[in-house]
Amino acid sequence: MSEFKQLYSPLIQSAKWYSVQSWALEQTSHGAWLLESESLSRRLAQYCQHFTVTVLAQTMISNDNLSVMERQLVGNCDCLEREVMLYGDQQPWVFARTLIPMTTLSGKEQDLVNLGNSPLGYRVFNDKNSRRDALEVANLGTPQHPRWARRSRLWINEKPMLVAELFLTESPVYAKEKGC
Ligand SMILES: C=C(O[C@@H]1C=C(C(=O)O)C=C[C@H]1O)C(=O)O
Repeated sequence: MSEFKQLYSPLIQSAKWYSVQSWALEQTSHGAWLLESESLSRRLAQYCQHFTVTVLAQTMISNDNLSVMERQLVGNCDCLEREVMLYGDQQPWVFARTLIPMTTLSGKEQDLVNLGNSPLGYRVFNDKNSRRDALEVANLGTPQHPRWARRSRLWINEKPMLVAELFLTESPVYAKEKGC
């Protein structure tokens, strides 16, 4: 199993998610990242020469293995679980875990199974009929040394998927805080 998956998958799955209003995110540099409603991939790509995605794992999981909240957000359905690392100039920036219900993988969206190392965000946000909602934020670090994560639901042609993203310390999300 990939070391990143082993490390970050349990971490993001045990995160305690809070509504964006619970955090003072407005006018902070990390807030601009966490509140991004369009494609995160596109935003990250603007901060490096080479933006790449590597699939760490992709498997079908039974709806029994979803948490109660996950089931509420995407429905009571077996899901494709896609776990990736997003890299900026070869630095691991964001670990992402996406749950795509079987029912979403229908019609035009059947191609989502075969995305491989193409960013999911490019595919979703290239479609006019896409949007994001149910945004929540977690701090997996400490108040002094935060390690931000967010979870949101993406809709494509009115079909949902759930994306959880963990922002690693090398990502530009922390650039201001580090005094760069
Ligand atoms: C959801 C987006 O795509 C990013 C790309 C992902 C992938 O390729 O699996 C997963 C999560 C995202 O951070 C986005 O760009 O907003």
